[in-house]
Amino acid sequence: MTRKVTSRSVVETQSPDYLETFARLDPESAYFAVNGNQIITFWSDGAETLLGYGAEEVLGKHCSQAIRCVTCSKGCGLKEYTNVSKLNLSHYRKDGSEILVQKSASAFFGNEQGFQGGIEVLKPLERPEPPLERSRSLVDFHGILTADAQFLNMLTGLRHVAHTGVNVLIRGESGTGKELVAKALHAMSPRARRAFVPINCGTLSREFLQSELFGHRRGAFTGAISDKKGLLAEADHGTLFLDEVAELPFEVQAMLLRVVQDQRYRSLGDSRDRSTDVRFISATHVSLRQAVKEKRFREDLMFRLRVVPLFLPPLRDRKIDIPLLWQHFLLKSCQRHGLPQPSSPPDLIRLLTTYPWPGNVRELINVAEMIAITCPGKVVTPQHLPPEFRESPAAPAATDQAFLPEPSSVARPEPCPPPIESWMPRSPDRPAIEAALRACEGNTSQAAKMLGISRATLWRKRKKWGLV
Ligand SMILES: Nc1ncnc2c1ncn2[C@@H]1O[C@H](COP(=O)(O)OP(=O)(O)OP(=O)(O)O)[C@@H](O)[C@H]1O
Repeated sequence: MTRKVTSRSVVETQSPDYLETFARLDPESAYFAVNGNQIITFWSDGAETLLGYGAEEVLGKHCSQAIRCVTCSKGCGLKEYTNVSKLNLSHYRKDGSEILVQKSASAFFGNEQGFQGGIEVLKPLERPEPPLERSRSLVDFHGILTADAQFLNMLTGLRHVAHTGVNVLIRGESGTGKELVAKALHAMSPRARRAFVPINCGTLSREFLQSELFGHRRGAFTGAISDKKGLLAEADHGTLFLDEVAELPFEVQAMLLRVVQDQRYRSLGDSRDRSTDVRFISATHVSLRQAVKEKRFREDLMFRLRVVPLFLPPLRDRKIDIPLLWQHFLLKSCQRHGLPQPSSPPDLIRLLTTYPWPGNVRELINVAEMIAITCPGKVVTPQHLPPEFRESPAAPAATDQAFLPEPSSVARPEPCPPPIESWMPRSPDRPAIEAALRACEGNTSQAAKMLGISRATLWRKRKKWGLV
């Protein structure tokens, strides 16, 4: 039998972009391609969803070994027939279940060479079980939880900064995790075995701050009844965390500049200098540059302290994290108090994500704790939240039925799927993928989960960018 010769077999190419485009236009169906040796060369996201096999499991494998269809067992339908059009058949999924699909396929043949490959499309005639790994999940980076690829990229980049030992200035609103990041830097640094010593520069008077930082000798001032070691001595070979550094009184800034420059200082009432080897990590919620402009902060000290400046984004700019952190901390609070977890319907989650969270993660933790205690086992409604949630510009009126739970769901709490799809960036870029892979130590499933894309898509992007 003479077969039609195709000008170019699409299955020869490693990554047929237009096939990917077709597949994207029809995401519910499985699209895959094989070459003349029946090796799978393309595997769509829809194929992963429908059949349950990840791209990394099937690409490069013989189709009869990688996937199981009913027609395969009777000989390769694709190889025997040029075209298969809308054939209803049962296909096995990875978990052994069967799914009814409508198969369309086209094979390519060369005059001399015979079978050159083919493309197959399987349209589901019934709904497959939803894949478990479509939603993102939190990654724990030294206690900092996030699913935001950009934030995680910044965090993973800190490993290098931690090792260099340079001074770091962290800027971010209150509750964004500045102290957590400072602790992570310390934990990843060669100083990890020595002390991490925090001090809040905004809450102490000048005299007290001087005595706390530098220590004093007995009799240095009224009330100095004994020698006191300062925090600079405590943090020797470790890290001193200067929280709210912009609040440092001017006199103390001058004393601190000497330590930062020369690693030397003098305790109050002492007649000799001491040396110390301290790494400074500072945090501020205001601009230190602005404080310099306003002559409230020494410029020379600012430059010494902000060798590496970091900015922590507010929670409202990491919307992907809000539902995940909410569920995480709600569960934690319930476990701590031995209470049944309340359910958070999608409308509530939507309200939480439109709220600006001025207190950031700290505020979220507190609200979750309050809800855990006041609504055990219930369906949470906006009325359960503190009043500011209903006052936020994006919040619906209290009478908006859309934000009230279904009457049936009040009686029977149901698990709340986080409705996060709409905030997912459609296509993570190479740095985001590299960061996710680094954070998940190369585990494709976890990285895909974090990026909110399927393993098939991640696998294709890895191959495209040589990240395999
Ligand atoms: N990404 C995060 N994952 C988990 N917990 C977080 C995260 N960010 C902040 N937290 C928690 O929120 C609380 C506040 O964090 P932290 O004290 O580090 O913030 P901060 O920016 O230093 O705040 P402030 O400026 O008010 O001192 C802590 O309980 C911390 O554990």
